[in-house]
This record gives sequence, C-alpha cells and structure tokens, in this order.
Amino acid sequence: MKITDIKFGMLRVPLKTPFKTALRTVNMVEDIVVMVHTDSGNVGYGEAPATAVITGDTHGSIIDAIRHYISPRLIGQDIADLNHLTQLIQGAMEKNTSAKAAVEIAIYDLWGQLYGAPLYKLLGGGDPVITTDITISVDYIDKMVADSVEAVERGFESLKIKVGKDIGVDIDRVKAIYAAVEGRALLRLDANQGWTAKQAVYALQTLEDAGIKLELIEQPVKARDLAGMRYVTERVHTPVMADESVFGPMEVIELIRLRAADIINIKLMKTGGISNAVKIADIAAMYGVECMIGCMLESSISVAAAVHVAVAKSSVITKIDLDGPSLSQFNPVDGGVIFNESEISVTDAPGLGIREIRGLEEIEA
Ligand SMILES: C[C@H](N)C(=O)N[C@H](CCC(=O)O)C(=O)O
Ligand SMILES: [Mg+2]
Repeated sequence: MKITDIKFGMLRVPLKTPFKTALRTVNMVEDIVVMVHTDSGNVGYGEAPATAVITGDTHGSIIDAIRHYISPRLIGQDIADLNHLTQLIQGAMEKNTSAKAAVEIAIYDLWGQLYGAPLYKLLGGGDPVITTDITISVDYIDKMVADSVEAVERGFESLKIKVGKDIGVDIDRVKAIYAAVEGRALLRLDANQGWTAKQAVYALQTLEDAGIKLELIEQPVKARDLAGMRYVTERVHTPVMADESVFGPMEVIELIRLRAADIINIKLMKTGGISNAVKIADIAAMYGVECMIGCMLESSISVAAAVHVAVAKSSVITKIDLDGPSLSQFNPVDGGVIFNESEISVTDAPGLGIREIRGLEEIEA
C-alpha cells in the first residue's frame, strides 16, 4: 500500500457552549482534516486544530508544513514501513507538532487498514471502553456551578474545572463547585498557566485546608517555568500535572528528572502524533509516573486516535480528558470510535474505522 497523494479539508463543528480558558475563548472546532490517499484506494484520516496559543500552529502553518515539508517525503512510501514513515514525518522540520500529528494519525489509520485490525490492537491491545471527564469553562461562579451540576446529571464523574483568571475568584469558584457536586464527581483543575508559583501554592493550600480534595492541578504556572512547577509540586499535597510544559519525550525526561510534576498530560497535538505519545507513555511507565491523555478542540477524527492510544497504554495512561466530541454540537464522523457522553468505546473496525466525514469543506490543492 503506497502513498499517492495528501489532500486537505476544513471541518467546522460549533460547540455546545463557548470554551473558555485562561488562554482563550473558542466557539467552534475549526480543524484541518488530512486525507492520505494510497494506490490501493484506501484513505487514512488525520486532523489538526490551530491551537496557536499552545502549540504555535495556525491553519496556514499546518497546511504549509504538510504541503511543502512533510508530503514530499511521503509520496511513494509504503505504509508497511511504519517506523520509517514516522521518522520521515518527525524529521521533516522543527516544531509544527499539530501538522505532524495529523499526518501521523492518517498513516497509523492506514497501517491498521493494511493489517485489517483496529489500531489499539496493533499498539498492544486493551479494554476497548474508557471513561472521559468533561471540561467546565472558566466563567461567573453561578454559571460554572450550573454547568458542573448539568455535567454530573449527564453522567460525568470527573470534571475538569478551568481556572487561572483571578486567584481570589478561582478559590471561590472551586469551593462553590465542590459544594454543589461533592461525592458525585471528582474535580481536576486546569489553570492553563494563569497563576504564579506563589499564587498556586496559596490557592491550593487554601483549598486543601478547607477540606477540598482535588484529583490534580494541571499547568498552574507558565509553560517554561519548570522551576515554578517544581516549587508548586514540592509544597502542595494535590498532584501537579504538566500540560503546556511538556511536548515531546525529551522534555518529559527532563521534567521527571527535575521532579517538576507528578503527572504528564500527553496530547497528540503536542507530541507530533502517535509515535511520540507511545514513547512518552513508555518513558513515564519506566519512571513510575502516571499520565493523562488529553486533546485540544478536536473532533472525533484525531480524538479517536488518542482513544486508541489510551486503550493500548491504559496501565500508565490512567486519566482521560478526551471531551472534544462531547463539547461539540454534533459528531461529523460516520464509523470509528463511539462517543457516548463520558463513555467512549472502540469498535473492531480496521485502523480508526472512519467511513465518512460529513460537511468537510474542500481546500484547494
Ligand atoms: C478540550 C480539553 N478538555 C482541554 O481542556 N484542553 C485544553 C486546551 C484546549 C485548547 O485551548 O484548545 C488544555 O488541557 O489545556
Ligand atoms: Mg491543560
């Protein structure tokens, strides 16, 4: 099965409610879909969001990176040579992790199709049902409480509460949500770099002293402030998770050696796809460090790939934040992984199992 062409589409799916973090507000999933064509007629699907504030990737840079740097290396290559292909993709250029991820996801989809097996089985197998949390956007306290109660009523047992806007209000936000859902849902906080190290310690110690048990705090301080991450990790009982601070395997090794976090958030759009995500999971397992697998604002194309990784690496990926499809108004994908609120299940269809993507807008070659 040889690669003959790489084509693009634009996928737009409105969100149920605006997604608000300390970094940005977004109203819709607006992602580049990558279709890798082969001489056998098989098509592999990948997807990349333009999360410029985190990865630096824009729609233009994703298309440009694939068109001018990645695609020329792949045309004519054989899907059976998976490791060679991932090296070609990762070595095509620096950074541009979302572009690399989209192409890698499509290549792994084809690899599964080649062998007639679902991706998770080729990655090592596992229980094909996992449970995700859902994100509660940062907002007025009453709105966040109402959103949290609604999420619990929809069956979510873990809520990812966005904070990082204003330290005093953040503490009140968490106290109010905790009071409303105590005993019915676990709370994970994500400050998206919005606090200083001292503010983070103050906020978390205040919450701990008030008897509020949090599952974890994600990325309390600026991405590059590893000393700050370590400062917080050393001073609070709540486990600290690194998100924007770590993209690839080398950064994960450095973070673990510095003891700058307790947990790693793996995202395909940061790692550049599946090959590095698997490496990170293996490195973390060697050090006895737990991982979450997360997503950006992605639809069920690239999130499906993350689900397959999560299933295959469930011994180390113990926390799931794959709520892109649950945040969206509809699922544009036929076939593939089944997203049913908090429960996500993988079918035995080959590769990612995607049959059709509805509403894809053409992007001219
Ligand atoms: C969607 C997911 N639950 C999430 O919260 N991801 C964010 C970044 C998403 C974005 O801004 O597109 C995170 O974990 O920081
Ligand atoms: Mg995060």
